[in-house]
Amino acid sequence: MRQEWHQVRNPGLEIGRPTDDSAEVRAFGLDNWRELPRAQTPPWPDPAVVGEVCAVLDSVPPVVAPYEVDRLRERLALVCAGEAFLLQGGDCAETFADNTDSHLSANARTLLQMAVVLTYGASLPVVKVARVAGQYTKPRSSPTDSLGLPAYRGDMINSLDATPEARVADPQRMIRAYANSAAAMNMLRAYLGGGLADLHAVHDWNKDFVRRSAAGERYEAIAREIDRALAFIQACGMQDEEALRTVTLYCSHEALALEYDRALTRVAGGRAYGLSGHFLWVGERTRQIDGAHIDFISRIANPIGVKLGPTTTPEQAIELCEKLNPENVPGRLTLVARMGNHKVRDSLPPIVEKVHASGAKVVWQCDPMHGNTIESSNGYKTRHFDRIVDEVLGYFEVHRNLGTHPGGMHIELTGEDVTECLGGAQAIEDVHLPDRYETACDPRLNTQQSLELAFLVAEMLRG
Ligand SMILES: O=C[C@H](O)[C@H](O)COP(=O)(O)O
Ligand SMILES: C=C(OP(=O)(O)O)C(=O)O
Repeated sequence: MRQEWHQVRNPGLEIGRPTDDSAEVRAFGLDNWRELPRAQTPPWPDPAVVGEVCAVLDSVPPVVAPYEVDRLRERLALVCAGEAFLLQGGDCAETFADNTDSHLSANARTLLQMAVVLTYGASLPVVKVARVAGQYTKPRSSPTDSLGLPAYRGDMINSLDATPEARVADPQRMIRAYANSAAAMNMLRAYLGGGLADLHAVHDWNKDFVRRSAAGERYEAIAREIDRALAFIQACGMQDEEALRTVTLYCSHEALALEYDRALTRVAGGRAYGLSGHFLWVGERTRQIDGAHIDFISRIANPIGVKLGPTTTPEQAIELCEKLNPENVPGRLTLVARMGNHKVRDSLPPIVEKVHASGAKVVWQCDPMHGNTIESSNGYKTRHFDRIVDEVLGYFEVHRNLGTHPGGMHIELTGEDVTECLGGAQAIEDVHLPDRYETACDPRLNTQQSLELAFLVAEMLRG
């Protein structure tokens, strides 16, 4: 069935309907993925239990609303046109245990701080998308871990505890993932609407452990200038705009456990929406053009992303554009380059060139994390800040040379003072990694490193 891209007149009236009409499901092709080759399939022991769990999720209120999804696509259309920047970030893997007020608000504050640095530094609107409220699945390089146990695949699928029992995939975890995601969005909407994101509170976003750092001090300088601008606005008698007091933070996750994302799909206004999150992406390991994941995201109306690693050919990128955005709707498709700093300057240009020449409207985004993972001398999975920065620099160089918009950045980060990535102004070294290495999967930038990166990107955007 052809998706309608019309403007909704009264968005609140577009309530998502469960997909219980089999003719409609067939027309949208929502279950076609089930017959296709699928990488990284969760090793569910009993498909019947998966079916029972999905039957529950089929009729629950979803995590996000269709009109919000449409608004994000419209905001991303501005990024596509070079008029805004996309900032996406959050945990590598959310966990049920860390789905707390303090962790969610710490991550949100860090994203807001980065967004302020970027907005102020580059005078560009920033579209803010968190890896939150659903980032509970992980693709793995190997089906087993270093102990020989089944690999941890994210809290939606199995447990991080290192026992054979805990690593058995349990479909009931999808219900917990849904409950945690809905609670996270509920809390974030409430806090962001209630003052957390108020620009008059920019100083409060700076946590004590960051305030004393070089990046924290630089941030405080911007915050003081924002204070002066706000005082000026008030002195001029201008209205106290809502835009100064609230922020829309969209949520995103990898569409990996397709059973979950399919069960939370609803129909509204002639389109099918994946309402497990605003923005869903397909990862480097599951982006096969004829595979299940690409088929599923081609059927939903959300803004979607695809990760592109260094082996991606320009022809593959074109095929993805044709399949995922046949009507060339701006804001619909984001191509996320994650090449590694040594490869970005060689591998990315032919892709950008060919896609640009084809006329395909895409948002270009840089993920400088996933191509730069190494093992430290003491056995930790880590990333060096210098390589992350270098990949971002390379990404900007490529776009500057080709005259295309370096539209966004996709980061694994946390608002906690962790020691997971090497380098940065704190000069984290191998020996410091055990101090606070808390990620459930890949290493995240801590707040200081995230801010440092934001300053650098702001300079590049300005330049
Ligand atoms: O976050 C991305 C992947 O899930 C992760 O890098 C895979 O890690 P692995 O190589 O340890 O399996
Ligand atoms: C798995 C991820 O990335 P990639 O597919 O690029 O490896 C991720 O972003 O969590």
